[in-house]
Amino acid sequence: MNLPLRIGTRRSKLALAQSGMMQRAIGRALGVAEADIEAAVPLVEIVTTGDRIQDRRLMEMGGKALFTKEIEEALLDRRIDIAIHSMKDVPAEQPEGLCIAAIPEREDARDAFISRDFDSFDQLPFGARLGTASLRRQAQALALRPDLKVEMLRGNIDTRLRRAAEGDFDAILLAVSGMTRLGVTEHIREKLSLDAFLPAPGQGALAIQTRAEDIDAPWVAALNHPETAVAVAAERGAMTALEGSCRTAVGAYAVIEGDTLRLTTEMLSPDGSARWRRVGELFQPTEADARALGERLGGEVHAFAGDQEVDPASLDG
Ligand SMILES: NCc1[nH]cc(CCC(=O)O)c1CC(=O)O
Repeated sequence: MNLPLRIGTRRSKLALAQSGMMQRAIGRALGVAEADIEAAVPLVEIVTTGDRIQDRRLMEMGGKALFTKEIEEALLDRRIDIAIHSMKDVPAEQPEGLCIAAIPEREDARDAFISRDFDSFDQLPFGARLGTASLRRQAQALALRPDLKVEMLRGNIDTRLRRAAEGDFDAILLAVSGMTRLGVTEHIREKLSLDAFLPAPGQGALAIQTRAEDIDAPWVAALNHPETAVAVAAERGAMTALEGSCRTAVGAYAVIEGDTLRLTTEMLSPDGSARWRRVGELFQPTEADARALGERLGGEVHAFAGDQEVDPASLDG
């Protein structure tokens, strides 16, 4: 692949932080001197429909694709060469001609508890107000504490942190990884257990997207973290079988210890009163093995749980 290698990025602080990290990593992998990285691996800012639309209903109709469409068009039109996404925002299927070429080492996959007044989730008083836009976090919180009042909290990470600091909510939940990348971990009161708050598939990992023909580009292997890629393959296999969307409460987390991968996947009813979970292990799995395990366990969970999708109109309040 010839230089410059252009990285397309959304303008949000999180997208710019993630793209900036990968810009430096790719530059180093290519042996470019620090001072030349900006020119050799430039960032190209792209405004997506999702960034422009403020109307919630339009947003829910479009789903995840609203944030990726313009970036994927730019890749296909050769205006950019690389796009960096949060893995958990990447839909199950790649558009024709594009691929996830590399998955870098995962950050902390856990959810964070953030609160002005309380030290931990367990210390929340009866009936406390919990802000989140995630149906998974809502259901997992209510499974432990059915008394909590879950309220819709949208916006970027800074907006959410500001509203928590102002006391609009007694607590909010965010991914540790996003806060780490933005350098705002001082707001974390507690890192929630992976068991009680089983993360979203791919949480904490990044996806490096390219045109399919660039899948073997020389910098790709340097950035790919095989353990993370195998774990994420298992989680996304489960997600596919569970038909996970932002309207279902779905979690999947895989960890590799020694030679063994252990995948946990679950679906919850939106009110947290029912929870279906499967755990499975594989010895020395390939990505294909891991994906197959995810599809099998996710399929079992789906068969037991049925469809737990909520009507988008009921998500607020
Ligand atoms: N849906 C929003 C989103 N997409 C990716 C992250 C950051 C976490 C990650 O990289 O997995 C976040 C924010 C959050 O969940 O707190």
